[in-house]
Amino acid sequence: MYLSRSAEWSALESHYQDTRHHAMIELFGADPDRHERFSLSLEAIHLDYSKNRITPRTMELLMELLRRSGIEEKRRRMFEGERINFTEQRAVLHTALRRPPGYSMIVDGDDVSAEVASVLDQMKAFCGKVISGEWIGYTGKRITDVVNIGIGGSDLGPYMVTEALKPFAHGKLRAYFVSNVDGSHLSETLKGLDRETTLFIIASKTFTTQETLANAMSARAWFLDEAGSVDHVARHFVAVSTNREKVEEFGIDPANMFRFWDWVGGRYSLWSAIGLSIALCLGFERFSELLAGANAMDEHFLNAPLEANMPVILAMLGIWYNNFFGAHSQAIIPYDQYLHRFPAYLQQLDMESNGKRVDRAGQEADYATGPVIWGEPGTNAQHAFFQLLHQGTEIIPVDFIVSLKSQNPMGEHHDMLVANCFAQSEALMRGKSEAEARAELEAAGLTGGDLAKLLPHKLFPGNRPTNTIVLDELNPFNLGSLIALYEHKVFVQGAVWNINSFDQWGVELGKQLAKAILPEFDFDEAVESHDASTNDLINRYRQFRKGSQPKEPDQLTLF
Ligand SMILES: O=P(O)(O)OC[C@H]1O[C@](O)(CO)[C@@H](O)[C@@H]1O
Repeated sequence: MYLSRSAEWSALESHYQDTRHHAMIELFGADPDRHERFSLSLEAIHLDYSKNRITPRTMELLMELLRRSGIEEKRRRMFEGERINFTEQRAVLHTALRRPPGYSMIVDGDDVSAEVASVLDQMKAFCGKVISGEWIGYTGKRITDVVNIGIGGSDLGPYMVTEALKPFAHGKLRAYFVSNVDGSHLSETLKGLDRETTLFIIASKTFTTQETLANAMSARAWFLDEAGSVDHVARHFVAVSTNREKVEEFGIDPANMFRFWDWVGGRYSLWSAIGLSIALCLGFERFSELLAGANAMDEHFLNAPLEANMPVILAMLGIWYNNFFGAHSQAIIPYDQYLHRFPAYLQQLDMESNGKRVDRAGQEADYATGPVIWGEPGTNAQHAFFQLLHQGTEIIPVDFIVSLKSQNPMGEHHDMLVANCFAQSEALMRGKSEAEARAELEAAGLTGGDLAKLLPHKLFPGNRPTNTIVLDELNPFNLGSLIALYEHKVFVQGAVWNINSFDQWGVELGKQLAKAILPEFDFDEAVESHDASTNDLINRYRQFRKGSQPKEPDQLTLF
């Protein structure tokens, strides 16, 4: 039966009506076990979800909705390599990449574990050579700088992780990430680099992505500008891809190609050779710890009862707010500067996966699916948009992420950071009542009309839900677990919404139209084939280009 007409859905709707005015702070008062009941620890990760608008009955009803989706069977099908991405006829097996050696992994009847192991060996050997200085550039100098050229999943994951784990880097290589087709991104990156000591990783699952190939061509042109001979390219350009033919076509020696497989989705690919930049900057051992941390979360997700399963809990709380409170956005606020790219990474993971409007049967969903994911590190976020979280008209659930251990102890900084994190979830829950606000204003000497005018502006409704995820330390193992936690959360939500979380057809239309528009900039006559708005935008740019310098050769005509 259709999800939103199911008995489980209706039960949650009634429960929402019955409980929507419950104040969390009163629920804490009424239930001394609330915090313990609604928190969960797994190794070095602690999830406190007690500051949510839930009762034990809410969780029971959410679990009933979850069971209705056949979650256990869907999970089994994913882990066992069935082609659950049915619109692309692909298995979804990123979890296989982080299995410890010795497991067999069957895809389409073949055990792929040997292939996975052999790419890991190739990565390990390559990292060893580059880090030790055995791998040298065309003039005999060791590599000092690594530029990953990729976009989407071929950028966001490796970039986020190398930033997050900077304290664990061995320091012999500097990493850069170029993704945007805006030439400013590449130009600014190349400004500080030396061709003799720079290694480019061209990371693209398909090796057909316009932005990545344009950046790769320009980087190659920049390199050859001084290096001269194409024979030198092999020492400075390697590729990570599933598409050997295109890699060869581009001019990269297949011996310098690290492969992965179509059963690894782009946004789930940091565990594959797409993580080469991570392994280079941290060393292969640290990369292995990242994989081990993710595997620990996989094991938990597979084996823990649903009621005590971290990804499941995060997922079902998200559904509670998205589908019953009408809260269609979710903020992610890491109180950890090293996690500054984590919200951006989660945007692709979550929104490209679950931003779908039809269910598996192709029927239009009459319920909300993926929420808008956004966020910035605390405390910066507090001074930017927390006003809206506290006093805006919308309820926006927040995930706070904080580490107990600072990587840079410095006076009271970490205490202040952590105090702010804890204060925010408390403030969002408690709010400030009229009596409290009035007492404060009176204490400040306000009375009568002045006080009455200011009073409404000083109220905080409170009762705004948050999760707090506490890590002992942001290290490779724990980061691996944290990322996998969110991957499985997204999976569970997709399972309940009955959508395919593993395709991304929604990004194709814009790509198609951009390809059509690109040659039109060269038309002599005004373009009239689009709507009036698009025609005008194209013609403005055409006119501008006519009056400005000619375009660089070989760039815009490539695709
Ligand atoms: O690795 P590729 O094939 O260059 O793709 C990059 C990104 O483009 C997308 O296909 C979306 O356009 C993402 O799913 C993917 O991560």
